[in-house]
Amino acid sequence: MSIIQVRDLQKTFRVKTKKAGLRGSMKAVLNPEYREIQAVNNVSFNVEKGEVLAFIGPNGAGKSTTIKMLTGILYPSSGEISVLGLNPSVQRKMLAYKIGTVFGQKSQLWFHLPPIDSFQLLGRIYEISNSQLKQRIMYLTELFEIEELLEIPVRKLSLGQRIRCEIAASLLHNPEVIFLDEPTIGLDVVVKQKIRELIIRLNKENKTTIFLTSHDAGDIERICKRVLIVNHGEIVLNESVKNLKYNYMNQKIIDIKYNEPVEILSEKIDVIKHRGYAAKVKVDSSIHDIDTVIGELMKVGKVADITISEPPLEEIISHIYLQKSLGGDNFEKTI
Ligand SMILES: Nc1ncnc2c1ncn2[C@@H]1O[C@H](COP(=O)(O)OP(=O)(O)OP(=O)(O)O)[C@@H](O)[C@H]1O
Repeated sequence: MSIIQVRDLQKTFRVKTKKAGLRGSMKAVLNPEYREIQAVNNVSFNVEKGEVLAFIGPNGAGKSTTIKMLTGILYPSSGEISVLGLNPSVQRKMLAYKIGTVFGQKSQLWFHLPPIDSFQLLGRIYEISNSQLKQRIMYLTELFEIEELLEIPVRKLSLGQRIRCEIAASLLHNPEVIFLDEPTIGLDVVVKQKIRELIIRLNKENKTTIFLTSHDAGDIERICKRVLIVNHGEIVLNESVKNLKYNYMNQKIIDIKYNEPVEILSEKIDVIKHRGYAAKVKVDSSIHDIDTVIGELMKVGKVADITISEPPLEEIISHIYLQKSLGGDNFEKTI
């Protein structure tokens, strides 16, 4: 059974409009005008227990608004949400005992206190018994390798150290679902990788359901099994990461090196770059068979080296964003 169920979810914000200048300010006070922003529009999806889901989309697509409604921070304008059998807008407190949240840009740790003090305080808030809290801190300290950080005030920790402590803090009450909003933002590649490994381990060992938003395609590729893409408040794609990579992408890139300078003239070969000995070729596998193109390339000269690759996930995702924002109907086919 689905752990998260969302049906026809909508959120409309009503914002005051104000023209520039003093007259505009006066008018906004005396005779205010409003406009509506449809931040989330008819969104429906399910998340299964133990799933690792990426919820992605361009800036302003409605991701944060959706997460805020799922966690009970915002009320929906209409629609239904069930998270672990609870309605977040009316059972927010009960839900807080069962879910964890990490907002990469906001801290839930007390800035001037060391993490261990925040853990103790959070333990009280979540009504965890002393012995359970001790066990939990020991387990998470080992998992996140934060033993040496526990006594240092949070303000003195590096971003990567703080994020490890943040995620550990959000897991103290052993939540069934964790919402991670941009957990790797601003981190260097090594720390990013570490955080990704921890999230994967957490999901494997505890079967924790992971709901992740990120602008980093590496997070999605390495951590998530399924991806929901939202744009202009609507779900535009609900697909496994595997299918996203293989079904929605007809293009392959061939890098080829020859033993001598060559000329490539075949109509079947779409050359992106060619200089003397080396060429980069694009193959649309819905038009030309990859074997045929390789055969043509081999006829051109004696091959020293050849590699076939796919465009990175980042490129596929940006294509989907672009196609959808341009109103393309069959956008999947154009990738
Ligand atoms: N409190 C608010 N009042 C008015 N409009 C809002 C409010 N919060 C969000 N919006 C608007 O709703 C839309 C969706 O915003 P949201 O923050 O959910 O996007 P997002 O996908 O999380 O973007 P980002 O990736 O930039 O964080 C945007 O047009 C935003 O300006």
